[in-house]
Amino acid sequence: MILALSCPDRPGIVAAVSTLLAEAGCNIRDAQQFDDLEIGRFFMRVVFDRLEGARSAAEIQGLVDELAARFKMTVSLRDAAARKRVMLLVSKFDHCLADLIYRWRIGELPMEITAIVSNHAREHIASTDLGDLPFHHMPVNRQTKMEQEAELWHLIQETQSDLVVLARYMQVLSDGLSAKLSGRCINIHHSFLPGFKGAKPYHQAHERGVKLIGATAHYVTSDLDEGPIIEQDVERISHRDTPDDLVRKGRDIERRVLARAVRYHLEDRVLLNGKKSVVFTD
Ligand SMILES: Nc1nc2c(c(=O)[nH]1)N[C@@H](CN(C=O)c1ccc(C(=O)N[C@@H](CCC(=O)O)C(=O)O)cc1)CN2
Repeated sequence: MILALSCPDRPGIVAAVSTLLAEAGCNIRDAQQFDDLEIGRFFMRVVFDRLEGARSAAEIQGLVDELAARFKMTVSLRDAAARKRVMLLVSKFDHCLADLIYRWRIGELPMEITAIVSNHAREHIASTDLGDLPFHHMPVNRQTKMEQEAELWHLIQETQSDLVVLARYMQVLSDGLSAKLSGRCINIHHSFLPGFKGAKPYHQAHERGVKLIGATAHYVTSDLDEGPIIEQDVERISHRDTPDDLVRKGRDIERRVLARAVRYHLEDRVLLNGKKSVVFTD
């Protein structure tokens, strides 16, 4: 099981958590913690096994709920083998989509894919083998944005999707939908944020003459490209690189950054910390 928590900092939190688990007949396999001294908030992730004769998962949930009330915790407790349900959204460029599906097929990403949704027709992602994954074409323009988002939200609810991944989905989600998906919608932005926000970061990077390009995976908020960052990476480039070279080199960075961010979220390694995140990496 995986326990992830945050709460106002005070002495005795780790002792209380480890005592609860020991007395419930559990063995801690991994524990990571962080104390944000700036805001006085404590963050922790614990992976543990229920040993022979241990209290049941439901009983442990009850004990954790009591602890959460005592320490004013934000807490999640989950069976590590349970797979989160994930919807993947894409527009014209399918390199991140194809990469996530490949990593899912080989068992690297422990998830159930609920649907693939695009605002463009299936032909645009013809190079990606969707197998029997359901595909939904939801075209959108300024006039139809609210109806399209209503259809999208209905599908998210109908499929009981826990996470929505914007795998180069190039439509800005409304404030309303962003709020409904708070903390469970991850976007891959094709720049090293906070640099070069918006729809064309590689052209901005080329224009500026930077020597590094990057990609950023972040949770989506109503403020475009401003959500809590989960993962970033960069690559060196030079004056010889054309915008097309940057797009080509950028694809590899986007793929690995998004895959890491999605895996961290699936494994409850990401805890929100205001406009930032705490990521207990492996
Ligand atoms: N509420 C949010 N929605 C989305 C975010 C976000 O941070 N918050 N990120 C984008 C992805 N993105 C950059 O990473 C991005 C996508 C699209 C645009 C944009 O200006 N789109 C135009 C239409 C472009 C087109 O049709 O090709 C628009 O929506 O008017 C900027 C940034 C995903 N959604």
